[in-house]
Amino acid sequence: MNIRDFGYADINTDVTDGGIPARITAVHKERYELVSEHGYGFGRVKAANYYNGTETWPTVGDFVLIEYNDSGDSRILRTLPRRSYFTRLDPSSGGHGEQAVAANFDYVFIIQSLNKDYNIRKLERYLTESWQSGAEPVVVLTKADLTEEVSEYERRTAETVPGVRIVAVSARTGYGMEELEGYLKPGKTIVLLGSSGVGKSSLVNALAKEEIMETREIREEDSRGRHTTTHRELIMLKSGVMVIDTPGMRELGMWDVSKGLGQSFSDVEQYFERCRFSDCRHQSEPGCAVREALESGDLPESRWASYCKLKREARFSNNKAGYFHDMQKHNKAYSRKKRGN
Ligand SMILES: Nc1nc2c(ncn2[C@@H]2O[C@H](COP(=O)(O)OP(=O)(O)OP(=O)(O)O)[C@@H](O)[C@H]2O)c(=O)[nH]1
Ligand SMILES: [Zn+2]
Repeated sequence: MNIRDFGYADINTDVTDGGIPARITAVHKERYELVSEHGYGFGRVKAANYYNGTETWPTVGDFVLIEYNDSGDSRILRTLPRRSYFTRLDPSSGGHGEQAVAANFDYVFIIQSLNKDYNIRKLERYLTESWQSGAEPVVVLTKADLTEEVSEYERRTAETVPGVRIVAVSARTGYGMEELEGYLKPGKTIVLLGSSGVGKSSLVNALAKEEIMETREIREEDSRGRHTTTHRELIMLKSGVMVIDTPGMRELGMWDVSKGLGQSFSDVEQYFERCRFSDCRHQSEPGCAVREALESGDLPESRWASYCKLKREARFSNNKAGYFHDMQKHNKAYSRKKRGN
């Protein structure tokens, strides 16, 4: 087993602690599934040795350094720097902390189905989160066999996601699937982002050309404990490409989307610099370019409303002060404990 096949590229790190690189393929309560040059196995974090004040807990897709254990769980020494990641608000932190749910992916497949679930507002939200993640978004319109109006959907989608590749497919008939081949490169990782029922599992099976997801469900059903079951959330396909499909991805919260917003709403933000006042709030100020564009119809009302809504949410979830305060407290408590040892 070569960890490079799993997308590992040497990451500059001064501390190797004598560990070897591994990739996290699933996260359970206190145990991680991982893959290293020794094959698939399990690992654990020993908090007292692991946490140095800035360290992040491993998530699916992370590269970590492990002290390999031949006869039991390996010890995870540290998480290596991420080149992309998704986070959600950590429910256990009272809304202050963020929690990574997937890391080190190259492409985000934003999945929308071409039936009544098609939703422009969700698309805008997913795109914003995708730009923020650091990876390249691709919009995948699924269930193309359910509509006669594929090109109409494609046109509407293109208006909402300027500059992003849009591919309409049907996992059922195979329509459009070859358009995705370009992303199925060995060593690359794709993450799927989309609501329940849009066809994520079916898409993975179609990409894999085998019933991967189904197999997984059966295995889970006939095993006793869910947390001891092997169910990989990062799956290696025969083609050498990896897919991350985690439950965590299905309930992402917004977190610092300020940068992603600018990229997915460049058509909106372009007006800001044309306002007469640099601190224009775009409400009733004279010479407001946004209001003018709304009146002339150049900027659709619905687009402006989406922007304002996401902006409000971003500001709300941007309450980082509380988060850093908690982190500091945690660090202090930890270094006290360490000194005491
Ligand atoms: N007509 C049609 N139906 C599809 C297609 N892909 C998936 N479906 C159906 O859509 C339903 C949901 O598909 P899944 O692949 O389980 O969707 P999912 O996104 O993985 O759903 P969750 O596991 O709940 O997140 C199933 O009934 C599939 O048979 C398609 O290309 N065409
Ligand atoms: Zn203005």
